[in-house]
Amino acid sequence: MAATSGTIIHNVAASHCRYQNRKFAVQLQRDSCAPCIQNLLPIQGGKLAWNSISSMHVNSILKTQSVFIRRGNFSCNATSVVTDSSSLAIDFTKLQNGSDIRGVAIEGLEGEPVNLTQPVAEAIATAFASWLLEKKKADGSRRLSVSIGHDSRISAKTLESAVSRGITRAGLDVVLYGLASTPAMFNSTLTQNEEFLCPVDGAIMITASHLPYNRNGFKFFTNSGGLGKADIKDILQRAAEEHKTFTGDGSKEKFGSSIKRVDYMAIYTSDLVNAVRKASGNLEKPLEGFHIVVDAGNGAGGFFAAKVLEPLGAITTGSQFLEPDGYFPNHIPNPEDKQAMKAITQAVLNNKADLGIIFDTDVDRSAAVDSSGSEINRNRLIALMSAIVLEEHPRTTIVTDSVTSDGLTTFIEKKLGGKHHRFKRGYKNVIDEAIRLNSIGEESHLAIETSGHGALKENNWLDDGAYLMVKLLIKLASAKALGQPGGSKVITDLIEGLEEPAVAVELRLKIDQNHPDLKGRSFREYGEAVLQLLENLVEADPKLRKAPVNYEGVRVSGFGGWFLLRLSLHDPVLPLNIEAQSQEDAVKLGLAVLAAANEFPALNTSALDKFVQTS
Ligand SMILES: O=P(O)(O)OC[C@H]1O[C@H](O)[C@H](O)[C@@H](O)[C@@H]1O
Repeated sequence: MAATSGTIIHNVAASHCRYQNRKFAVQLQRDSCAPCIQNLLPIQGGKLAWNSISSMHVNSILKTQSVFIRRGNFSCNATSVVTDSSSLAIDFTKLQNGSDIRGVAIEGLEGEPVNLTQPVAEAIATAFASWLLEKKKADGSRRLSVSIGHDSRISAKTLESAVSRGITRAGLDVVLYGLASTPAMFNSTLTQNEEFLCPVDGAIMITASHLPYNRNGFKFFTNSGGLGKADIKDILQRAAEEHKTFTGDGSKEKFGSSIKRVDYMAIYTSDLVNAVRKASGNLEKPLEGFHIVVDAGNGAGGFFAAKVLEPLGAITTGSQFLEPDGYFPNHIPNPEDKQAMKAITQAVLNNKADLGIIFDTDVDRSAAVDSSGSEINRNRLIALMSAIVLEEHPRTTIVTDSVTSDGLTTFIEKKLGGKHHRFKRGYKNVIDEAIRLNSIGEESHLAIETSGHGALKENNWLDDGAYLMVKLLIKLASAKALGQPGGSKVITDLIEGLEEPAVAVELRLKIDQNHPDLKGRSFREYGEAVLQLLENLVEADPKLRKAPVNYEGVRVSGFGGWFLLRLSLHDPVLPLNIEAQSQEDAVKLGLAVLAAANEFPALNTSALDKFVQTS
């Protein structure tokens, strides 16, 4: 039995060892998998320390938790809280990144002071616990539990300890999963399996997706899905209050919450394996004969080769960067990154593989490469997933983000007979919109972003890059079962006819927040002013046509192409997407945007200037 921070850790018994692939060489096992033979160790002691908790929020928790705690046989150990006095000035609101929390966790980079310290992380975890108790209307009849997983970042373990302390500090139980994927964490709130202590009431993924090695952050889930912006704001406000109470004298008392460790990824991966087996007529090895290479970019996705593909019979030699390495030494784990796509494409070609699969750091995004080395990401991935989903659900609505191409709309609507609902950027936005459409009677089975985030109704709207790839695997397996020629042809054929532009660029125009031209306005207000002027200019230009239906920014057709200028979800940036059939036409569209942008001195137009000049 290991004990950290004064709180007992149990390794949960695992009669579920059958799920365990002992050949699995990735760090997953080291980090998250307790050896299969441990018994559920007896909880030590029976004494409870019962001291006051300082935060008003936590006080309210205690009213509900205390009933349970008094009844229970839990030990209670004082946990020393490491207080970093420099973090007392931290602006918690700055840690919000849409519906996630992100900050700097590793010091050393100039101009990037650490704001995700251990005390900050602990306060955020306690705040999440108090939020969860309210949401779940906890009445003290049972102790709530929270699962904690992390990606491969070098700050993962330190933050895991801090987050565990924060949760137990509020009187909730912790279940540690170690190295895990973001979708697995959400899934743990839905899984019914007592042996694995599931379902948990809440889940926390420690990740900063594809951001540099010095960053980290949190994503939170309940069985209703990922928390939204308003919830994160609420949690950060609570955390700021909570953080003020940290004294650094190590005198905080704890309740008898337990910390246990389970190999939840075994459940999650076996669900993926079973999904492919079931869809291919319950064959044990439906992918026998296929050679599929995986590139995990040294993130958390290495499990996919040994725990999903190999049990299904696929050969995975030539897979690369499966070992977790939080410095990401090979390429950024991001299917939108050109270098990353080049790396997996090369691996497919070098190994003469049938398919390549690439994940981002925390496996909620993915992309593929076919046997000819063609990338299946962005609009092509959406087209492919739409083709698969529309075969199963004819005429259904496909919800996408705002930067999808006109060619994609034509493909979904004319070739596949579906409806394309181009909504806003942001994976949570598209998923929530698909759920909303269903609630008002418009059937939708797929919500997907060009970034590689995607969720299916059949998979509880879980934003899951691995599940998207499972749908491709099912396609391969079914083609094989029908005796169709091998390779990835069945997949490539599905997107035949998708019109693709000769030129597709994204330029990000930064707003200098310290520029006097802002005149006290926020960057959002400034950005809105740019968009307003652009809209006015477009309306006066007969060669340009504003998109009749548009949910975000200014989207315009003209010169045989289109552009979209919008505000970034999080940054003081106006991303500009341009697609056209020639460079010349793309430049004409760029110039139309520049006419408005040039009126705003705080807007850095250098990328756009360069684009229109060098073309
Ligand atoms: O608005 P942008 O700066 O382009 O960022 C947009 C992206 O923000 C976050 O990373 C979300 O997780 C993504 O779902 C979204 O695509």
